[in-house]
Amino acid sequence: MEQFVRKRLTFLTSFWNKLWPRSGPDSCSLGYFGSDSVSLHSEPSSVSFIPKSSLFIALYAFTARSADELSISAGDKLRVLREEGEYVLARRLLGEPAMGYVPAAYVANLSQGSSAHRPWYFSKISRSEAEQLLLSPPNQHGSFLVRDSESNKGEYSLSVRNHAKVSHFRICKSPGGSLYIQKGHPFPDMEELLAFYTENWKVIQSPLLQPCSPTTPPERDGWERPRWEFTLRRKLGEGYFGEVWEGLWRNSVPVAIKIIKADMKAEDFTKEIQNLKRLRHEKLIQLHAVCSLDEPVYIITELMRKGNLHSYLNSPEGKSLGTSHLLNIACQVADGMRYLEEKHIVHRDLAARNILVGEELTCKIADFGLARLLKDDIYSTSSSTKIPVKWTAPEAANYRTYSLKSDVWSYGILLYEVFTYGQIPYEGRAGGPLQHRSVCTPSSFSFHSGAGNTSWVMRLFTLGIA
Ligand SMILES: Nc1ncnc2c1ncn2[C@@H]1O[C@H](COP(=O)(O)OP(=O)(O)OP(=O)(O)O)[C@@H](O)[C@H]1O
Repeated sequence: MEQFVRKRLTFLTSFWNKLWPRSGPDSCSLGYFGSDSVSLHSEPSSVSFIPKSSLFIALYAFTARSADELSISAGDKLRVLREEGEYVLARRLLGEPAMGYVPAAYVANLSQGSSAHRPWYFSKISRSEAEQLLLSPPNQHGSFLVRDSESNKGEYSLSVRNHAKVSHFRICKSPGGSLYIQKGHPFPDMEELLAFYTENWKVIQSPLLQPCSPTTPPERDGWERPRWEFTLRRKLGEGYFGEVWEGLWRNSVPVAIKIIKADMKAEDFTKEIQNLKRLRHEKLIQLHAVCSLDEPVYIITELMRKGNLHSYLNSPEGKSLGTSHLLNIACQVADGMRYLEEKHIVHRDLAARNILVGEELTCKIADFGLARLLKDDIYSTSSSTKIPVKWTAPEAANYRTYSLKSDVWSYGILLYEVFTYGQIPYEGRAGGPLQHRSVCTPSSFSFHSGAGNTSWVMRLFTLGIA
């Protein structure tokens, strides 16, 4: 009756609310199962009608581990605002109003079939995944789950942990829709079947004690931001990993957004993200955020309006710089490199193309994809690693041994680029700037060792100018 009149005579909502107050914990049930939208009084009036598809129920309790997560109890009704990889951004509908991220596996959409919001139902996992899950903490003897059968579409499997092993039982469906494990013993639905075997567990010799708990995804990273917060405005350039765009964060803050190509392997670009996360210096490009929970991955950094130093030096504005300006650029790079030395990091790809220029000739070091933490004084790499040969010190090019000294060598080549207004070093010789991405042959150069004996010219250089 209540459902019928509420649905048909919506203009009398306030009257129905007086008649059937909606403050109790079950006040949402009309919307979940009755109509396509539901009025929820804990929501602000402007969003009071919520599509049924965004209504979720918490299957398990979850305790927030950071400020942007939301603690929930099993049975909480939630409105999901967005899905972000392994998490959803949800608002609690009843009780204390609160919003935050919860693991997607901890909630179920109420517009899906009735099994979807049962804590024991794990629709899409395979037999081996079920075993792995049931055998991992916090699951224990007697934990069980129901999953879709891999071999028989439309049927199910019951997986139960029995001490250190997992037993699987096929749940068949009769043409009439009833479910059974043993022929001749059908049940009208899954709840009844499970209730029977919980009570009579000796029949399957595996007690059904508690529904399986899903694993908690790793803690959300403070750098992670939702993708909708960023808008792309203008393409700035393109590198090995993908395009770089000028964009806006929340329609106000200008940023640079690197959009990682879909075919890039995660291990190829995560090094750059990890390096950026732990480095903070005014002469190093600053990471603002990442969107890495789904594709394409965005790496968001501060925007340097004048682009890379190599192109800038070749531009009319760059060509008009006097020696003192060039010296100033060199000092800024040395300053950033000094910070990397303090952090025991070797950049390995220092070159004018990897320095970015902003307003008032501000220069910052970028491109930390090849940067590595030095555990000893030397970082050795396999011979298959590709290198920017014209910028690479002989011992690094020939023997793949990198050190702060090999960065000093690259800095020397960078000085050549700066003071020649962006000329290519060793003009006419093979080994262009992108050779580290393609095959190169260090032996085609006749280097004379020098960097191995070089002290930190960057610091001396800076001091000399000061
Ligand atoms: N933060 C930024 N602000 C302004 N322009 C940028 C920024 N980052 C990159 N760019 C521009 O986009 C271009 C491509 O940058 P990206 O880092 O992808 O490639 P790259 O420097 O060629 O390095 P690689 O191919 O080694 O990754 C740069 O040369 C520069 O002109």
